[in-house]
Amino acid sequence: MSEHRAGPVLDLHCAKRLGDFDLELSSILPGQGVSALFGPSGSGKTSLLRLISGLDRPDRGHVRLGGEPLVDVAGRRWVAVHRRRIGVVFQEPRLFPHYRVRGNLCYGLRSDTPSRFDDVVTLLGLDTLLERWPATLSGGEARRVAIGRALLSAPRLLLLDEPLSGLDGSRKGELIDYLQRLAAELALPMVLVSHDPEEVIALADHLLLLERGRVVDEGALPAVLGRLDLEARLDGFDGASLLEATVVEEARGTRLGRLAFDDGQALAALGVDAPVGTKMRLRFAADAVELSPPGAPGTLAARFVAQVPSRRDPGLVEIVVELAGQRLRARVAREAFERLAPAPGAMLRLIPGRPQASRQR
Ligand SMILES: Nc1ncnc2c1ncn2[C@@H]1O[C@H](COP(=O)(O)OP(=O)(O)OP(=O)(O)O)[C@@H](O)[C@H]1O
Repeated sequence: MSEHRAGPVLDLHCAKRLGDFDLELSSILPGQGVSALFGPSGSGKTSLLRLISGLDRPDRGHVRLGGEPLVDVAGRRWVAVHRRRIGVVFQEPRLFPHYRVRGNLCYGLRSDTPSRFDDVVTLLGLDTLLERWPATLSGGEARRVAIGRALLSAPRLLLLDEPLSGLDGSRKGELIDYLQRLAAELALPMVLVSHDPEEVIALADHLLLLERGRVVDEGALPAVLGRLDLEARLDGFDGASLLEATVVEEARGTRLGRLAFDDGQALAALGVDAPVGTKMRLRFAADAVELSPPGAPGTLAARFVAQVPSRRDPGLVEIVVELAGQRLRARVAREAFERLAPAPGAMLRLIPGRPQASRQR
């Protein structure tokens, strides 16, 4: 998503008590891209989504969208759900069974905004589904219709509550592709509730990490993933790192192309489906990156930052290195690491494995 098409910023400064559970936070979510609310079951993700959408009121504080209060307890401001212009896609699609897909989509159409019906239908691949009844749709198709209906209400913000839950591998991959296209092509900030690391890595730009109703960390996804002290909380992410690089050699048939970092170092990556000059996001699995002896060819030079023992295996250490100003994590053999015994700031050589590339937004 281009920066000049930023939407409204979401300012959350609120508290709510639900039975024995306390939710309290003060965070700003960017006005563009996908912000993920991530945390274990019962951490407060859905409760926060309900405060944003207006399905619930906070006990204290405010929620502002683009500077405008949606609720402000002290200032006695309250904007009703239907006036917030926030699209919500729930876990279950909640389509109207007695309307065809076309009717379900038109239900959300606002009369005072130019119709974007055709654009939304194309973007979500709904052309061939328009005359179908909801009961005949697959889980992934029904989700796409629900997303389309939400988009056609011309929202200023789109909330997605676990949009991929319950879908199997290929359906999940397909919906991830559609959601990536939406995020890239619409100037619409999205908030994604998830406890699935795969979903977060594929879709999010920004991460709000929740635990027991509090924010543990927040920031750009690559920066949060690079924090070794959050290892236990980010366990499911498996130490993955996201780095940005530019295509310097297109893939020819194989989807295996070459990308370069800002410092000129280059490497081969899978999934390169973009022309030379395109910025892509590279996903490195922590287990795929290895330490190499000094001077080995075909390796990357990176500056050692920090290490912690691995919780998985006493024979491994988790390290963070800096590469072209970005942070990369690796899970390497303790023995190899101790042989090098790098001090912070020392240069290391890495065998990077073969990272997976995806389009940068
Ligand atoms: N209306 C309510 N009354 C009492 N407790 C509630 C209410 N709503 C939510 N809670 C409690 O608040 C906590 C947070 O719930 P919430 O649904 O926000 O978590 P979550 O992170 O979305 O979890 P999950 O991933 O399982 O959906 C839970 O302990 C839940 O039982």
